[in-house]
Amino acid sequence: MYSSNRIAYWMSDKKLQKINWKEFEKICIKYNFEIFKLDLNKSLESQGPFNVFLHKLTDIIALENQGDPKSSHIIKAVECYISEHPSIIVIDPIPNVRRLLARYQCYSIIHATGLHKYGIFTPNFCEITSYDKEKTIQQLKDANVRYPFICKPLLGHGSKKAHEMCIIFNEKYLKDCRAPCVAQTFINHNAILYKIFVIGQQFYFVERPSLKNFYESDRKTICFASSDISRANSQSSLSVLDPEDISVQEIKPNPKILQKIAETLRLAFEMDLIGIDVVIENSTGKYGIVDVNAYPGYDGFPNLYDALLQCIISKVNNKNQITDCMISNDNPSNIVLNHLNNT
Ligand SMILES: Nc1ncnc2c1ncn2[C@@H]1O[C@H](COP(=O)(O)OP(=O)(O)OP(=O)(O)O)[C@@H](O)[C@H]1O
Ligand SMILES: O=P(O)(O)O[C@H]1[C@H](O)[C@@H](O)[C@H](OP(=O)(O)O)[C@@H](OP(=O)(O)O)[C@H]1O
Ligand SMILES: [Mg+2]
Repeated sequence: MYSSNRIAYWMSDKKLQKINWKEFEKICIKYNFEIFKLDLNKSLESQGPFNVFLHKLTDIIALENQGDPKSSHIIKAVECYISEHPSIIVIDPIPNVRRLLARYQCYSIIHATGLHKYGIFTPNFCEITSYDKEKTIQQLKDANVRYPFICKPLLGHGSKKAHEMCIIFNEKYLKDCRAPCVAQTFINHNAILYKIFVIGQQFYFVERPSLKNFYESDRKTICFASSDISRANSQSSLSVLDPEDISVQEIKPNPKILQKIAETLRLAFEMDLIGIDVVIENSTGKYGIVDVNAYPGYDGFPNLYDALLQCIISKVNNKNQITDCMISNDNPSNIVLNHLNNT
């Protein structure tokens, strides 16, 4: 049991409280898994061995990204330990989490999936790199980003700042773009958003409030914190539809399309714990992916911890099968051994 069923985890205390982690510990014990919180300030070697590492290190990765030496030291130590123990199952691999954190890269990955064949898209986007107005106009034009558009910070997790956004309605207020940032065409969707929560091969979706419809106009920039918009109990005035939009018929999501999105993005990001935010465009009925999050809140996911442990068990089993296979006849060194034995 010691080496094959030992889970190390690391999450912030805030996250652990939010998701009632004690419940998961109980389930692990029931299924004969030993589980412990890794101390990132101590030698990792002295806390091993373990065969699964489950984490939400996004805040520390974000700080590392901003040049914080302590965070950089922690992440390097974790990466070094993982590379010295390649049999550890990491949920999710740190390079893949890094890729997802960078919004521009994240949207580029979605764009490259070929999901457009199924009426699924990610709104046009580009990186705004400076406060030079002419340059910005050109960058928007090249990527076909239309007004209104949302400006999102480059880094998608890890601080309050990562969630401060604005909606820009015209060229006059381009100066409000907080460069560097990602600009993304605003998709009218009648203030309803669907959050798809993925745990390995399982997924679940919930409906949430979202931003109301907006149109190109001469109005001033609107700034908002994304955390005020799409939580289960959010009641932002930005989510209240204008009278002329109230009669727009609500389009119910097709679970098969949401499943296609969940399966495709899980493979594209090579991550098991993701949340995907989807809106249905009023004018086309197409599904727009506007955000992907690492290890989301899973608020409303039924039997969350059974699903999480099932995901871990299936990864452990897969790994064991691969290992068995490697020490079977297919392994070249064993072929040599067999050959020697037979002569
Ligand atoms: N392209 C878009 N068109 C229309 N509305 C959008 C678009 N992108 C984002 N939104 C709205 O803005 C909100 C915040 O955007 P986004 O999800 O990218 O921010 P975030 O900080 O990553 O949020 P989260 O806390 O969910 O990770 C969404 O919940 C949605 O209501
Ligand atoms: O579960 P949903 O509704 O998708 O919300 C997630 C947000 O999208 C993330 O941005 C939050 O992460 P950060 O606080 O690490 O940015 C993330 O925070 P958490 O780690 O505190 O759960 C979630 O709140
Ligand atoms: Mg996000």
